[in-house]
Amino acid sequence: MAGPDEAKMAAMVRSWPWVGMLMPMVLRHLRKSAWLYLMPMVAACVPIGVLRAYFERSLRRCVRRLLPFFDPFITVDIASLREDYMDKIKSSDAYEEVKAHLSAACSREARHFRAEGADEGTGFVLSMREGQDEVADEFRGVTIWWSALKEDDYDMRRCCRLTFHQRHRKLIVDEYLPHVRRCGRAAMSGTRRRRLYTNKTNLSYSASRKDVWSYIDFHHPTTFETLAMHPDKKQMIIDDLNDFRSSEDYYLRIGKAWKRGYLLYGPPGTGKSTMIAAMANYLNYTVYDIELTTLKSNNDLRKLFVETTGKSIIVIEDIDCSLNLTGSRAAMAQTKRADGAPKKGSVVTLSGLLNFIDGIWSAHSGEWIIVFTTNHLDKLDAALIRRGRMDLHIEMSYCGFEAFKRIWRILTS
Ligand SMILES: Nc1ncnc2c1ncn2[C@@H]1O[C@H](COP(=O)(O)OP(=O)(O)OP(=O)(O)O)[C@@H](O)[C@H]1O
Repeated sequence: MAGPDEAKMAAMVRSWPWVGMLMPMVLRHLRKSAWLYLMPMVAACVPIGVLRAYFERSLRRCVRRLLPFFDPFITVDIASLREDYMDKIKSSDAYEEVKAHLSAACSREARHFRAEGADEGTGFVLSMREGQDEVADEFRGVTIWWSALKEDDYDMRRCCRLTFHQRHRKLIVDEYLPHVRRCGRAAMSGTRRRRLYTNKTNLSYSASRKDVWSYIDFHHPTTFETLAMHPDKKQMIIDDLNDFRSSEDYYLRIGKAWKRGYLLYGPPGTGKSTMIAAMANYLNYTVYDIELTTLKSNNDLRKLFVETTGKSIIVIEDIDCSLNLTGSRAAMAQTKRADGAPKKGSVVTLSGLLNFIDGIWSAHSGEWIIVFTTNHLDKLDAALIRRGRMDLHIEMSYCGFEAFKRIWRILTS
């Protein structure tokens, strides 16, 4: 049964037949163009500020689209300071590398320099002075302009700004910038004086690099020339080091951290430490000597590790004497208390050390070597020294005939 409203409508249609004809058309029109009537009503309700922000945003978007027609150059700032993983402000490696590259590549063009005492050694590092004209660098026929800026007169923050045409964006980002870093790194390692670092004790939570490592200049006279060893074995080690040094692309391609492990084993006094010095001199690497027994936890080990730099040899000598690392994993388990926590005194654990060697932290600095030395190979856990972790096992034995000939030649030359 129809309701009273429908009955009224039917009566009206009967009285005015034209209403019945027009009504569906009016309703259809209203449904289609409802927005025409609703828009002014909505606009009247929206505050003026919101409307202004909307139009400003649209205008800005429009100007940004037009801007490349008038200014096709892109700038990239490489800042001198950055935040590290603990939100601490640290100097940026990239900035130092760029500075080193520019002081070598652009020094012909610049006329005004800033000279700073070199971080290592007694020399000076020349860099561009803030506010001076841009200097140009060439890469594959493309010109790139560099300038130095200071973010604030009272601030230590500086940056190197590079400017290039937008059509070279891909070349600059994918190839030029990595090239600059590589060249800068090479320039830095060519001039730096190497250091021998050793870890401090009592590392605090927010320890920085100088809080965790102390150092002296590294002046060990041993080279592969003076090292008495069978010539074939010596050559094999030198070849291995050369391969490692030139294999950045290989490690990148196979998705592995750029690092290599050496295990030196043999009786006391057979030249294990001497071999490390020869390696460091040959590669021109810094040496970090870690004394594991002074560390309180795996966290301390990680703090030390993240404060190391690339092109370095990290050494753990006499690893068989380091607490908690000797023997098999089963024996390790016995060093734990009933509740599973390590017993007092057993501080750095085997798994902590394994994480440090090839866990996710292992790729943090790039191009590093780890060396373990031991007098008792049989005491070490198999997991610690397996190939892939300790890539090369080198036996240092008592002087053979060939090595003796080498010593004789050195002494009599
Ligand atoms: N193969 C070698 N060639 C040249 N010198 C050597 C060699 N082996 C040992 N020496 C000399 O013997 C001394 C002891 O060597 P080194 O400290 O390197 O031995 P090590 O194996 O590390 O001993 P330890 O296991 O006790 O730490 C050094 O002064 C070093 O000059």
